[in-house]
Amino acid sequence: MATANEKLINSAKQLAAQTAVRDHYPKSPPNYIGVGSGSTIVHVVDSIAKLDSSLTATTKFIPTGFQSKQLLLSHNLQILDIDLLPAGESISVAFDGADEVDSQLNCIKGGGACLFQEKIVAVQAQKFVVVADFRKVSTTLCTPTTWPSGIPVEVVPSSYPYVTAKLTKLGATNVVLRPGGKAKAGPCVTDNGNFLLDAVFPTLLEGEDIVQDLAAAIKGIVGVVEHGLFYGGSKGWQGRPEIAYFGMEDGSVNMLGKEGWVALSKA
Ligand SMILES: O=C[C@H](O)[C@H](O)[C@H](O)COP(=O)(O)O
Repeated sequence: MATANEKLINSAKQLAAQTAVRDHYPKSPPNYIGVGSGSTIVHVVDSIAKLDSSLTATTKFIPTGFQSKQLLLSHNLQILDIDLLPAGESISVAFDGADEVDSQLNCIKGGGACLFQEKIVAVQAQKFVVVADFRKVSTTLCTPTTWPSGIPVEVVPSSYPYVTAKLTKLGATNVVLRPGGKAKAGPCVTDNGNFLLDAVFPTLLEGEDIVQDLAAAIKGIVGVVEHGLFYGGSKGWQGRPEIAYFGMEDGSVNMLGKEGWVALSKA
């Protein structure tokens, strides 16, 4: 049975998802909508499925992994794999969860091992909207009290010892090959057949360049397929959301946009 705290977190996710879908799902039928992964996205898909069918019947929903594909299918929504998005077309809006979001809207993602497909969808979306609960709010990324697990880094399996050493050289204080869990002996294998390293770095101090420079350095290691830093700034944009919705403990929803925080009234 869910504890009171689990119920609170779940209703915060649900409220944020309902509000984000209400505010950002297009008012005329979109061609393509991106759907991320994780537990919060379940509420996003529930909210989309409750929209008038005239807004969803002709839409192709682009999942970011096995979980979101099954979720969409269970709601009888049409799916399209990202590699079938026609050249020149873009996704109207992509919705996704996050593990940690800083005050500049940079995110850590990949706690559920789906970061590569999430990023390839996010960067092809005209608008990327993050939906999360109050635990994900942070001033700076890699804050141990917010997200102690570090930055997920997806690697080609044969490269993991090399990438581990390189991440340590970059300043990681701990790098763990993510285990598969109770039902899988050995490491976690991503939807792309790769391994994941969780690299704990000291808290990334405020400043636009810090996240961008670390992201570029991690991506530059041979064997790295992608990492869970979704960021943007003067050196380029790699999936930083335009806006993030957070369900709060008091039943309200707070919204972090480019202009800062906006508190919405309680439901
Ligand atoms: O790989 C997983 C994703 O990046 C998720 O969106 C992220 O971990 C947040 O998941 P949840 O909504 O379950 O907190």
